[in-house]
Amino acid sequence: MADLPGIVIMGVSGRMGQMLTHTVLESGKARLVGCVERPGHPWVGQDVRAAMGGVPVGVTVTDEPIDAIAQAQAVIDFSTPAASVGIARLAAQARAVHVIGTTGFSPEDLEQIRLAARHAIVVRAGNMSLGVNLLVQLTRRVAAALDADFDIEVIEAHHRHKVDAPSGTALMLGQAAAEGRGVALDEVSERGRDGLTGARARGAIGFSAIRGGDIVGEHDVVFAGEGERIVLRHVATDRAVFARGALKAALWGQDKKPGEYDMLDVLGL
Ligand SMILES: NC(=O)C1=CN([C@@H]2O[C@H](COP(=O)(O)OP(=O)(O)OC[C@H]3O[C@@H](n4cnc5c(N)ncnc54)[C@H](OP(=O)(O)O)[C@@H]3O)[C@@H](O)[C@H]2O)C=CC1
Ligand SMILES: O=C(O)C1=N[C@H](C(=O)O)C[C@H](O)C1
Repeated sequence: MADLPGIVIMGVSGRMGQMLTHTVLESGKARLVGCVERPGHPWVGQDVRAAMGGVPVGVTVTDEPIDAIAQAQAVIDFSTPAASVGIARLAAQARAVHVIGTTGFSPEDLEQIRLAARHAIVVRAGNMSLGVNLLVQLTRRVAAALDADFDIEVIEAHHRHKVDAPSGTALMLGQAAAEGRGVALDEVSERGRDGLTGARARGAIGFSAIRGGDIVGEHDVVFAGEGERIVLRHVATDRAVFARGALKAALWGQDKKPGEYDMLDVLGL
């Protein structure tokens, strides 16, 4: 047990943090060595599993990530953009693999993560599930096979608590479509249509978001032509798919060289 990689979970009380805690504890492939929450969070100082209403496991939630990460081989981080950027620096100093599932980063945040990845192994993906990463590859292929007579729209649906849009997954799918078509996404992206928008621009890649209830995550990539339409769809019904992918990434990263990787690297897709 002592030679299994030690994992720290950031944002442990969150929807993904709790799912990751169960996944790591039950995996038999890694040790849970630390759990981090924001300063002032009511879980700080409590045993993580007791805070979730279960049997204590001897891991106390802390608001001091430096101490936790110093004992770890990997940090799994589904928190907020500001927290993840800060942790990227600490993980790099500790030479711990940083698995980043957080979404909603600004270009400046992404540059900070890129700098940290010069010294550390970072695996970052807006979606860690096998299914979505396969869908990314399918989207790239379909976009490459069709010309701009087919309008590309990415539609995503998530629970009412989600704070960023388009989702990280939608952006991955839009990026794959743009690459398949040989264009730059930021030059063709159409978001937030409202009012008298004018007709759709030929070659645009559109994004739409729905928020409601407890939807875990649903993504459609629509290729709409004259008289026919192709729809590629992924539906997540259980956050365990993201947690399993994140743990896989943390283990995969153990023997890699510093750099920024994604789930396509981890899954070999
Ligand atoms: N890549 C993927 O496969 C997936 C990515 N995600 C992404 O993961 C992120 C988290 O999602 P979700 O779990 O639903 O969100 P939650 O809001 O439920 O969880 C985020 C957690 O991070 C905590 N947090 C905030 N600041 C800090 C800090 N400085 N240090 C430690 N913890 C902190 C929050 O605490 P508090 O609430 O008290 O502020 C909260 O507990 C989102 O960006 C989401 O889009 C989600 C699912 C899959
Ligand atoms: O916030 C979520 O819940 C999810 N976020 C990720 C995203 O932004 O795509 C992945 C998944 O869809 C769930």
